[in-house]
Amino acid sequence: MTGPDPAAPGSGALVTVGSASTLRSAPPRRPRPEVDLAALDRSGGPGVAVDRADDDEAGLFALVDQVRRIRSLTSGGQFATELGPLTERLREVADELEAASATPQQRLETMWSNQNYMANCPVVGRANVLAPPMEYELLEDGRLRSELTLGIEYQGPPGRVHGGFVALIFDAILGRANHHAGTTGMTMYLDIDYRGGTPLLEPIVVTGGPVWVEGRKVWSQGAIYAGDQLCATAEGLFVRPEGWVRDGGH
Ligand SMILES: CC(C)(COP(=O)(O)OP(=O)(O)OC[C@H]1O[C@@H](n2cnc3c(N)ncnc32)[C@H](O)[C@@H]1OP(=O)(O)O)[C@@H](O)C(=O)NCCC(=O)NCCSC(=O)Cc1ccccc1
Repeated sequence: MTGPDPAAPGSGALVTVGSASTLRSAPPRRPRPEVDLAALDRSGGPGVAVDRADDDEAGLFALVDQVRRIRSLTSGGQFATELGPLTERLREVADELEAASATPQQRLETMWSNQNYMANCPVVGRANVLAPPMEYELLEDGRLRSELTLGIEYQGPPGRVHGGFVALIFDAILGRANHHAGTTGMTMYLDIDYRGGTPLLEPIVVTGGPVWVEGRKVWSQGAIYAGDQLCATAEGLFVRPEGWVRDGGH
């Protein structure tokens, strides 16, 4: 028999996969976290700057600043110049850095042993090119707050921040707020409601902190605003592994 396979991708036919075929109807909507928005006021201070690494003896932050400039220009990049010669110069720099670099294993060991995790964190780390970087302000009520503007490289839907990056921001800020409250733990769940778009290229405010502690479990909540607009809320459960020693590093 010839002709198109009705189950082929793009054919428009509904393909039921694995255990999904045992469902008799669509799964019900999960109960949503009850987020206390009154406690997640977007206005700032008084607060203190925390988690910012300033010691740049090796010049790494200065180097990363330049890579970050390039990073922010390349998503959807359009340039009124020949890219070939520039690429060649960058290749030379990359080759030189690669030849002089420690191994990934050596770098990992240093990151955790010298309690320098925050310099490498993917949202606030000044040594991490993925990081915008965000900066945290610790408020009197124990919440962390950050005001930042995200560039095109963080885009998901047109003009909006990628939902996965929204989740990363929440995970990071809630985890650090827990740390400052003395309840460090690992993320067990992170439940996010995307209530509207989180805009690119305009200031947003992220805030959050612990709301309930029970032994080694802590529940934390957060919100993201753009002006008066509520963009997203989150609730996370964080658990401190047995035997984890709390220190200043993470
Ligand atoms: C080691 C541990 C965290 C805890 O193991 P254990 O000691 O065996 O503990 P256990 O599993 O028994 O649970 C304890 C309690 O919690 C409860 N519970 C659990 N779930 C739920 C729920 N959904 N809903 C409600 N409750 C829940 C559970 O019933 C129990 O309650 P109970 O005591 O009976 O009242 C393990 O679960 C793990 O590795 N998970 C993966 C974590 C991970 O990789 N996360 C991602 C990376 S972290 C990151 O990125 C952030 C970061 C960045 C940088 C730096 C630091 C952080």
